[in-house]
Amino acid sequence: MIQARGLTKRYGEKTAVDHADFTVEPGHVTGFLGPNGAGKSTTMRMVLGLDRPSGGDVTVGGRHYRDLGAPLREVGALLDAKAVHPGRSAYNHLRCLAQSNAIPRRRVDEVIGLVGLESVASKPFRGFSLGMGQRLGIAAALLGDPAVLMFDEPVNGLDPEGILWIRNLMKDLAAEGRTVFVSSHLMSEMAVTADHLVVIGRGRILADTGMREFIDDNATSHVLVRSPEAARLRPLLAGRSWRVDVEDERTLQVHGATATEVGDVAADHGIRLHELCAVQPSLEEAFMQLTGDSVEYHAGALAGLPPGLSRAGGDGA
Ligand SMILES: Nc1ncnc2c1ncn2[C@@H]1O[C@H](COP(=O)(O)OP(=O)(O)OP(=O)(O)O)[C@@H](O)[C@H]1O
Repeated sequence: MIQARGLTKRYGEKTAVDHADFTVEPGHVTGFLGPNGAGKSTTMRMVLGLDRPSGGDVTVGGRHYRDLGAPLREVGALLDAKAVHPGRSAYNHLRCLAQSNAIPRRRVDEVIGLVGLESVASKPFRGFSLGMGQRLGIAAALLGDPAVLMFDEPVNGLDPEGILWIRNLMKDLAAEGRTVFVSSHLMSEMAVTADHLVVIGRGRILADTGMREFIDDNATSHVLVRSPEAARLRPLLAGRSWRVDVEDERTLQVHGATATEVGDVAADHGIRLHELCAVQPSLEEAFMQLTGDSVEYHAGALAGLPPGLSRAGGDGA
């Protein structure tokens, strides 16, 4: 278990992490989400004793990282997969780590096999692709067979097969009763990997909750309706005080109504429908909704939105 209480980190004027309280429980994959610069890496670094908190406290299994005798046996982490000496082989890198934590040599072979690096284990790190580097970082995290694992952007640069492998690995580790804490910007990936979420924005914890609850609390479902007569249907729906967003000239999103209600309005007016379905909100929508005000670095313009599609709510009353 990872427990943060009042955890704070200031860099001069900048408060990177601001009185963060959260608990990462064993047996779950807990996603750590937040916009760029929100404080995720700083928080993870404080868990690992790489940054000293300016205030508050964070413990792993009830103890501070600095008090762990053989840290790799208690907590394994992938923070920066590139932090390996370029001339060192994967095997030697892992062997050094194992030696300094009293981990038997056979475990090095085991983890190399586990991450699928057997064929390149004796090659120098400088020739490793991004994906191979990520796998080596994961091997290092698993080396001490720890009860707590932290991964900062583990699927960065991985191909689809690698992403699927990491997803299953994290779920398996959690199913074994381990604590798995993982940060990622890939919402679709998090949605199918994590079952609990800690969300941070501008250093503050915005949510510490189950995946389903998070989506239900922060986004609403809508009805998608496709019709060649969308222009005629639109004012009829908006007149019912439902919010209607225009996706394109044939497609409307109706908020606040059920698919049955929308279908009935269309039928009452003899309007042909080509599609009618209830759309469940995604993790991405819920995340954007919650963190919209916490985004520090915005793009200059919202390019590429279809004409008429408005997040603010189209024609609704
Ligand atoms: N060593 C440092 N000195 C000064 N400011 C720092 C330092 N490390 C981080 N920061 C600042 O603290 C804030 C949080 O950074 P952090 O890297 O923890 O965010 P993050 O959520 O991991 O971001 P990203 O998703 O972009 O990786 C940022 O504003 C960053 O510029």
